[in-house]
Amino acid sequence: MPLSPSALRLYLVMGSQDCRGRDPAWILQEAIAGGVTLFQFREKDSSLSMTQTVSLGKQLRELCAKYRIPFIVNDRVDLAMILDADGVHLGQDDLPPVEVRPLLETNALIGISTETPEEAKAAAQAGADYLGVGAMYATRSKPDAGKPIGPEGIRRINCKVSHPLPVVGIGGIDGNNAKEVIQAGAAGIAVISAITHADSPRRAAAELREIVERSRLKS
Ligand SMILES: Cc1ncc(COP(=O)(O)OP(=O)(O)O)c(N)n1
Ligand SMILES: Cc1nc(C(=O)O)sc1CCOP(=O)(O)O
Ligand SMILES: [Mg+2]
Repeated sequence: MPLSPSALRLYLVMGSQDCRGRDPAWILQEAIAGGVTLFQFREKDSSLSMTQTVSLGKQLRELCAKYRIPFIVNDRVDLAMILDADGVHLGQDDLPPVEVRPLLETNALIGISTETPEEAKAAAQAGADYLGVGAMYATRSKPDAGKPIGPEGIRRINCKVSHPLPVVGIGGIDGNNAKEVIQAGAAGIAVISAITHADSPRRAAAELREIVERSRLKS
């Protein structure tokens, strides 16, 4: 599936560990109804067995197919293949994208986490489709996230790279700061807790999507 930058506008990242005991499939369904445009299955330090992970992944993958939103798997190329994912998201310490690309379908998406213009240039050379830039702000969802770089980190990358890839900001983004991230040049925002911890994931997603759409018009 070729990546349209509009698919990055509201990017939900989630695994069972983020759901505070609620059903991940229910959260995803509600979030899609609210306006999520892309989903990443990120099962990290969770208590699920591999069999349970595959079973949950299949459920979430089917929902994405039903509502026609891209389904990305974090870190795990094997899981991405099993789940027939639309792509993978790789960090700086994960498998190198040049090794991963030949394993996936021709049009598979590869997202790469970057913090600096140098990492962004390397990601572009490695054939990334989009960048995840963070941490924008302090986050409790990823204990090993680096020091926040703020929306300025996106501006630095977009200034110094001649043909910048579409960027999503990630890390501590919520309704209070999403606008700044879009106005810094991001194609979208990637969130965990702002949606998965909300009483109503549907309403939270709708509010974030509304902010993204309004901020794009003003940036
Ligand atoms: C969209 C997006 N951006 C960044 C990340 C972080 O990836 P990584 O640095 O590999 O950390 P983990 O998520 O694997 O803990 C991401 N997952 N998604
Ligand atoms: C998965 C992830 N990656 C980050 C990075 O900085 O690369 S921060 C992060 C966690 C985002 O969760 P929340 O929206 O709850 O802050
Ligand atoms: Mg990773």
